[in-house]
Amino acid sequence: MAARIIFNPTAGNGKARQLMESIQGLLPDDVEVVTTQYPGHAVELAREVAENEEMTVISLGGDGTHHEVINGLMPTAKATFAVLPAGTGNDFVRMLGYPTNPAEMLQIALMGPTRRLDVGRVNDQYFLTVSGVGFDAEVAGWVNRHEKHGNGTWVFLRAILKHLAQYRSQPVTVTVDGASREHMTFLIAVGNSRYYAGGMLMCPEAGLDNGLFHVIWVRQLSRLAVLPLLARVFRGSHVKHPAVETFLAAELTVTGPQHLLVHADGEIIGHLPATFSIVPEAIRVRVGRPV
Ligand SMILES: Nc1ncnc2c1ncn2[C@@H]1O[C@H](COP(=O)(O)OP(=O)(O)OP(=O)(O)O)[C@@H](O)[C@H]1O
Repeated sequence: MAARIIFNPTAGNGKARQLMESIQGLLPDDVEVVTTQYPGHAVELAREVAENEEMTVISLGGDGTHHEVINGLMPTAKATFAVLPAGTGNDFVRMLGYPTNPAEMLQIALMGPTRRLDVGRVNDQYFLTVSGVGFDAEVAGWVNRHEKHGNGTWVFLRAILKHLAQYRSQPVTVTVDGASREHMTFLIAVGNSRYYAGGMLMCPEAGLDNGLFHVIWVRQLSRLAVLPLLARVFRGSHVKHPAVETFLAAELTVTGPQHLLVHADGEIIGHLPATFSIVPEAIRVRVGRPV
């Protein structure tokens, strides 16, 4: 068996099923398709083949499916990872230069050139895009509990507007290289890659092969200041706002009120405290062009 496609039929409001239909007739004999039956199943399906160096494990779904697959492949990840993006957000693939045509996408996923890329770790979970604490984690929690309709950006914008009225900044401490600082905090985003929430350029200096996170620490904001700042996230110019501190780090710890949710790749993985560490060049990934 050369490749295993892990297919989440529920991803992307029908997009995953559509993509599966359009590639079904193009699959070589040595490609196996396994379908997820429940949340978390993709972790098990990836773990079964994680040690096989000859195998390409292809995640067909959205970033939540890719998150599960990567958690099944890590920590040893001898198999090669690839994606067939079919979610509402598709943020990880934005940095991999994949084509949009299904047949060309499949070609890359099966045979594209490989690059060794970093993976993020937060507590006992791995992530590909962004992990974090604060307003965005509350929004992600809500989005995951509700059905996603429409395109990714609109889904997240609706959730953001809903949470804006009730959200309060919290006292959060960040420790990097043994030095701790506390600030009233709107959110902290720890980026292994640049995009999340359906195309928001949250961590514009994140690189998938630089051994570092790009950390965005947004301090307390007035409600009126939040929407203009969020609008700037699409261009990446939020990093110049006076309430935003940014830095690069390979490791950091975040502590604060224990009820604060922690998300990774938009999936809620627990509460504070959270320890983040980069795993450099953790996994071989098939890419459409150099990352
Ligand atoms: N058979 C299944 N039934 C119900 N849920 C499933 C099943 N298989 C996987 N899941 C869950 O579906 C969730 C959503 O998947 P995914 O995030 O890939 O799609 P999406 O939400 O449409 O896309 P994106 O994350 O890019 O916005 C995952 O959290 C996963 O646990």
